Amino acid sequence: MANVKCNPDLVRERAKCSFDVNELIHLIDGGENATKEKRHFEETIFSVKELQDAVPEEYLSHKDRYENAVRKATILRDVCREYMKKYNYKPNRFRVGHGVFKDVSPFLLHDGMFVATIIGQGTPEQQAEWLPKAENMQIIGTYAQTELGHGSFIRGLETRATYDPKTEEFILNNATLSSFKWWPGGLGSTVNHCIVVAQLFINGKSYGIQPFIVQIRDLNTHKPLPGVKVGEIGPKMGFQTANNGFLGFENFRIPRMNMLMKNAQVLKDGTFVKGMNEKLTYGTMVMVRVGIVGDCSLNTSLAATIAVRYSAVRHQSKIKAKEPEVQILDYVTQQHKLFIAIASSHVFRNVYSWLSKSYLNVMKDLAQGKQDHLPELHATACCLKAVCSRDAGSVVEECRLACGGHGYMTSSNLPLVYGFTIATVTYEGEQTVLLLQTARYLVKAWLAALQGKVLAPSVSYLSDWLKNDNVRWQNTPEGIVKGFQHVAAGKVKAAYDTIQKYIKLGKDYEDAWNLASVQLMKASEAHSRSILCEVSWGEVIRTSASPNLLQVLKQLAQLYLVYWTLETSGDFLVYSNISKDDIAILREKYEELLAAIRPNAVGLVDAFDLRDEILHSTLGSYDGRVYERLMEEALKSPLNQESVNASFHKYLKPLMEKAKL
Ligand SMILES: CC/C=C\C/C=C\C/C=C\C/C=C\C/C=C\C/C=C\CCC(=O)SCCNC(=O)CCNC(=O)[C@H](O)C(C)(C)COP(=O)(O)OP(=O)(O)OC[C@H]1O[C@@H](n2cnc3c(N)ncnc32)[C@H](O)[C@@H]1OP(=O)(O)O
Ligand SMILES: Cc1cc2nc3c(=O)[nH]c(=O)nc-3n(C[C@H](O)[C@H](O)[C@H](O)COP(=O)(O)OP(=O)(O)OC[C@H]3O[C@@H](n4cnc5c(N)ncnc54)[C@H](O)[C@@H]3O)c2cc1C
Repeated sequence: MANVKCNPDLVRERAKCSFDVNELIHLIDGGENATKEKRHFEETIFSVKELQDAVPEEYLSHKDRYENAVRKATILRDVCREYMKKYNYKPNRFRVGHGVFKDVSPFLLHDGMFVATIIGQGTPEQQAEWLPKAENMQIIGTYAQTELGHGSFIRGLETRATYDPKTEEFILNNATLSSFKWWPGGLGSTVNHCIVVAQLFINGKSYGIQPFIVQIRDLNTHKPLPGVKVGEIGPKMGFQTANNGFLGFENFRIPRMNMLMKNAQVLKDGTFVKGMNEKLTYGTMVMVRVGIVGDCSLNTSLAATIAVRYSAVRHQSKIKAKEPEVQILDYVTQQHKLFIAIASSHVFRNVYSWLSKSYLNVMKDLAQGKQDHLPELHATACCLKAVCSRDAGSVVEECRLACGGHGYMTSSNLPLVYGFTIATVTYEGEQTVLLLQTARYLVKAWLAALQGKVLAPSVSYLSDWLKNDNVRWQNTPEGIVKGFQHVAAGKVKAAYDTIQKYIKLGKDYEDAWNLASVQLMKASEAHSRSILCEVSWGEVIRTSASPNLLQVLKQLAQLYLVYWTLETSGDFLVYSNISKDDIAILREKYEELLAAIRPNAVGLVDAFDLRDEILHSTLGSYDGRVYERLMEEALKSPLNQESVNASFHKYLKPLMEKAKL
């Protein structure tokens, strides 16, 4: 990238960077070698001609766009397979996926959830049967759980799997319209297999929801098998190339061994054997929620790179009347909009790394029959997924708005990035629903703290606060982290007290819960924010980096702490010992941090190391040729391929002629 002829503003910005951009790239990637490998892989992918689009995707019809995505997905699969064989390297398909598809791959659910569910829910024999076929794409699958009538409340799913001991088969049925599966990615026209989550019935008795692996299309003709009704759900806000679909069964039989039985089992005679914990059936969702936190980091870095580079190139208006128009990045309001995006990406990355370690530890425990830390993992993954996805959505939209009119252009890529980022707020557990799951855990933890019990590490601050809620406020990063814990503890207590108040007024627990649920949701958000602050600050101070880089990383981490303290200063005034004077000091600190980060802004987004092919943006490319690219892309419009469009002769001319009469 270094030899590209760049916009002079970007050249100047890069020259004033105070840290070594390569050092940060290596830190993000996990070492110099990892960067080399990543770059070599990306270079290989983006030099494949067939993966490059001659015409921008947006001009294609819905059908052509899908077909083009499938074409590219198969080529990408082949290239990756060869690459992995040759270099023994496991690539990050999500990163290059943004480059290849702009949106998402029709194989997203195959990679993200189908294979993962076979691994997580299948017995060793079932894995041996399906895993090799799924991994080498002999079969293509998705995760079909959500129905027209139920997505959040999965105990309410209606798809039935009724066991027939005579034939040792399950009979799948979707008797009502609301029971039809609706949403699974790739289901529309791509996959031939599904993990179907259905209510198990044996001898008329319900045994809750279980996962089944089901072939739905013929492997040669791709026609739906008899008894299967399947199709695509149509255009959406984003995810256009994900090929989301619907599915229903009519007396469709599958062998007994197609129920994934790592947890619960159905024996030949129809005996149901309970698993260690019925919630382990929800395991794939926990894994993906963890992954989404990492995805939020990537999505935020895409938007930040585009908006910061554009803001360095774009000049508009003046700060001082007699001086030239300034780079819009010099407006402190612009820095306020953008630097939190850079900081958030780092926070999400650090927290993802922490959360995925907890996830792997809990998986190891479960393999040994220990499930003590499962509730804590579930509660933490739920609230972090909810808060990070919503923050990422807001940050991406703020970046788009920060690019003014040009941010509204599809060619900026910001609308697309927003489309797939905001989807993470809903899929894999709608945000409020997940926050309320965490609230259940917090309320229990609060009760345990009141009883003087030892709490799990992520909530031990509740006991600390009970012992001493009167700690003096300190305007240091550690003091702010403590402040976030105080806010969270105060909100958990208030929500808990509200439930108790309603119960005393004669409400039963469920109604009292519903009445207190806004407070419960906010308590859960505050808990999540305190984890984000504590973990990210902890990770940064433990980072080994050169003094110059460490200084910048600390500035970003502090910016995140101060930004969110100021954004939620009302809560701090209510639940911590912060004073108005402390808030004034933090405001000043915030302005200092924006000024300190300003000279490094371009270097910081360069360090996300996102190639132009991944950014896909007229506004965000490395060379900053913004206006040239906007014009080049506009000229690709089919309307610009003819000097006069047929509609002139057909409609406009007759209209004008009629007007003359
Ligand atoms: C190491 C690296 C890790 C990962 C990285 C790898 C890969 C991922 C990478 C990137 C991700 C990016 C892309 C992902 C790819 C694809 C995604 C694309 C599309 C999305 C697909 C989908 O949306 S699939 C459908 C998702 N659906 C949902 O999420 C449904 C949400 N609803 C629920 O989960 C449940 O209904 C519920 C949890 C809200 C409620 O369940 P239920 O009614 O049964 O429970 P209760 O509320 O009654 O609670 C009872 C107790 O059970 C506990 N509980 C609940 N769930 C769990 C769980 N999962 N684990 C443990 N415990 C659980 C709950 O806490 C209650 O406990 P109590 O003690 O309070 O009783
Ligand atoms: C782009 C995309 C891709 C998807 N891919 C897949 C897929 O591959 N496979 C799959 O199975 N599913 C998929 N889904 C479905 C997704 O998982 C669900 O849409 C999601 O879990 C939310 O469920 P819902 O649509 O039923 O929302 P609802 O639950 O109907 O939510 C509507 C409103 O009700 C509120 N609400 C619901 N329950 C409660 C409660 N208990 N307390 C308080 N408020 C509540 C919510 O907060 C929300 O405000 C996808 C969805 C999207 C958008």
